[in-house]
Amino acid sequence: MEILKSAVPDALKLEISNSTPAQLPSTSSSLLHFFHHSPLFHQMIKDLTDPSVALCCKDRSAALEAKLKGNECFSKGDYPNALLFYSQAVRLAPVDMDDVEINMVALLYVNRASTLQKMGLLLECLRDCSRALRVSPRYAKAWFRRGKANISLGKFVDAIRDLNISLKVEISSSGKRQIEAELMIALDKFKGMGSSGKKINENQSEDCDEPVQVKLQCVSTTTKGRGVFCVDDVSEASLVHKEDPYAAIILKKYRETHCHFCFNELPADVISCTSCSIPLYCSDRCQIQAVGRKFDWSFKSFNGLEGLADDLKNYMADVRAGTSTLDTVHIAEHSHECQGFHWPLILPSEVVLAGRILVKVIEQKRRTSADSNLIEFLDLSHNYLQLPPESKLGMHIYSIILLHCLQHLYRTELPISGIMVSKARSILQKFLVLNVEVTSATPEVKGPVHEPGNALTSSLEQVKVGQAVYVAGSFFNHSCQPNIHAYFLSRTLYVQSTEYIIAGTELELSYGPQVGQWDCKDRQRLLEDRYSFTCQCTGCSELNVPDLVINAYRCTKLNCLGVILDRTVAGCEKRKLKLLPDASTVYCSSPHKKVEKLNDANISEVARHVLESDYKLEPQHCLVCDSYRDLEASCAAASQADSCYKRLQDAIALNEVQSNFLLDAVRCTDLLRTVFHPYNKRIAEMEDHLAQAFYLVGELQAAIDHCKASIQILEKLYDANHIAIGNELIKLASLQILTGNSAASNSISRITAIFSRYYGSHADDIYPYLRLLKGSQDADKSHI
Ligand SMILES: C[S@@+](CC[C@H](N)C(=O)[O-])C[C@H]1O[C@@H](n2cnc3c(N)ncnc32)[C@H](O)[C@@H]1O
Repeated sequence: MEILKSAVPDALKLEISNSTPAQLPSTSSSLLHFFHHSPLFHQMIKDLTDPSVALCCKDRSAALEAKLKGNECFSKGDYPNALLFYSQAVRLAPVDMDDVEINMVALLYVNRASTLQKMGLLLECLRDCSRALRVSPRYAKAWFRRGKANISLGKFVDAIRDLNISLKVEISSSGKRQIEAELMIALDKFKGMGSSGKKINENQSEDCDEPVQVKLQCVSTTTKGRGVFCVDDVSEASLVHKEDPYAAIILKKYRETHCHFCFNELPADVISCTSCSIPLYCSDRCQIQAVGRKFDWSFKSFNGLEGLADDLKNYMADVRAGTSTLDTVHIAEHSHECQGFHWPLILPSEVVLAGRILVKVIEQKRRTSADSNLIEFLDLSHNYLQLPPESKLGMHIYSIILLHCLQHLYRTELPISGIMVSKARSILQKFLVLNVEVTSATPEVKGPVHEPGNALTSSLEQVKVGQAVYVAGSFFNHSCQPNIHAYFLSRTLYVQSTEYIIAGTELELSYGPQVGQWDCKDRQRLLEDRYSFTCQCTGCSELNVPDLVINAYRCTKLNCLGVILDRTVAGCEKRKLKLLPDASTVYCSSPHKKVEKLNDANISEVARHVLESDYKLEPQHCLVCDSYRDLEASCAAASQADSCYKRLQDAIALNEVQSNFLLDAVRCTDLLRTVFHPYNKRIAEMEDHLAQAFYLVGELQAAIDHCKASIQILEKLYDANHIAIGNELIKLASLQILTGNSAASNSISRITAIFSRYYGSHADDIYPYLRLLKGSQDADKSHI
């Protein structure tokens, strides 16, 4: 990419850097014309699309080598490594590869099934046997292994069927004897215990969500383009929207640990792409949705199975079909990327994602023969002018590469012209704005709630596993004071209301940090850098307490709660005041709200002048009593406290907190209190760290006190039911449980309410730690 970039003539680079949305087709045409005469460009496209130079194709000899290593480990009883090698071999073996007359993939699945059985992973073993049978339905060993797994699972009826089929297809007499012996065991157990008759679901559990009942509409706003509004009142904690992505992609970091389709963690019986050796999937269903069916699994005939009862034939068909049939017509997500250099390895994720969108548009058009207007629908040229010049050139180049790669598949359906390139570029740019980071559930927390490494010292944050584009979800605008919350289960987007929303109000979620988390200027900078827009939300255009106090200094007058701001923050807040006269045009739907906010008792507590004295807002002066503070001297004291704070953080990370450190840290916090406003975020952070440190040295009551002090400040920065408070309460509840403090139950009830406000009925699935907390509360109750 860098080589291609540097090959572009300077004049053309300049033209592209200065281009406006209207000039896009012409700048795209010029670059296209230049690349068409560049051998470097043609070589790059060849590398990306020519299967003969593929980096990622299946590899027979490597598969065989991995299989031998797997066998070696298995015979030594090293099952974890055997599992690793067999999985590697499955990944590398072409579907049509045979090994001594048996399909190699089927054989590897059976070998892995034996390993999984040895490891006690019976459902995984069962799934691998079924996979082997999909490839080789007459594979006696696969039926036999399946029968054994079903015996262990207590599914004797199925076990007897598996073993009967195995007996029918086995040709060697020693093999038949072994099957007969196992069949006897199954029959005996069946007679002795009967069958539960319950069918084991080898695949993932079905989705049984509450339906979304909130009516939404897309309306144009004066400041933020289109937005989503609710038609009726919405109560707090309602599911307002649910959507699967139009296209999604896993982040590079998680390629070996998470499913490339659903983003869930990979199980022990991981499967891979049937055409290339790169993507991994957690289930047959995900594999089919990503790759499609690459070979025919249907029964050709039952030749050689004469005499097999009809119910066994039906059973065979059921086992092979599994639950892998999809109920809806789907478009395979990754199938076009298996040629040449595997695209997701070479191209940036955003470009691959744009490719997936384009493929879906073309495929949908093919199926419905309707004109899809998704590209127009996604157009976001109004942000183009704000893009840095470098990004404009990069996007032009990637759009051209992408279209040429896709043209190998779609030929005339994808004509390449300046206009087409500019549309592809608009999709690429859209991602800068729409990229929704998909999160996967936090790892299961094991052990009692109070164990180190749980709530107090480890993060309960979810991890970002992928990026996705949601068509309807893309219309939600941003607010630093959001009224809805978006979360993900697997790759499905859920949007939940976090407060009561009056009919006709815009539903806004937060793309980045919120009021209370970061100050106004940092929030705005992040949104500008990452999403190229200047935030116009209420948090950035109206005075609010958190923005006034988050970085504020303390008034020098005893007992005065007024804030003292530095020049930068004061400048930011002044800009908000300048917006005031226009407020009624910006928020015309609720002008009364503005008046209410200005009379807010909390604001007058910290900044009375702003409200009462012609919006006076002087830096270095208390906004309530006008007392002066020398901020240079205050900053020096604060930076002294900072180094102490840093040492404490390091000691916590290494779990090497010493008492003298702690004493220093407490002194520093006291010093900070004399400099900063009592609601300043830094004091809350310091209190939180002190809580962790006291916990680590076993002084639990002190830990509780500091945790509470931190929560008290956070309650000034956020509303009392904000998720940030929920996270702190989890720490407090853990400490309270540990000390047998009965207040734990109150904390847990509050946590439950807060988390269900944000995550609805999915809270416990996303944060398994909550289940542990509630469990300990129930255990306490039963004790009483
Ligand atoms: C995901 S889109 C939301 C839908 C968009 N308004 C539209 O008409 O397509 C994000 C874009 O909406 C606009 N936007 C969203 N939130 C905004 C905010 N708080 N202030 C200003 N513009 C905003 C920006 O142009 C941003 O790039």
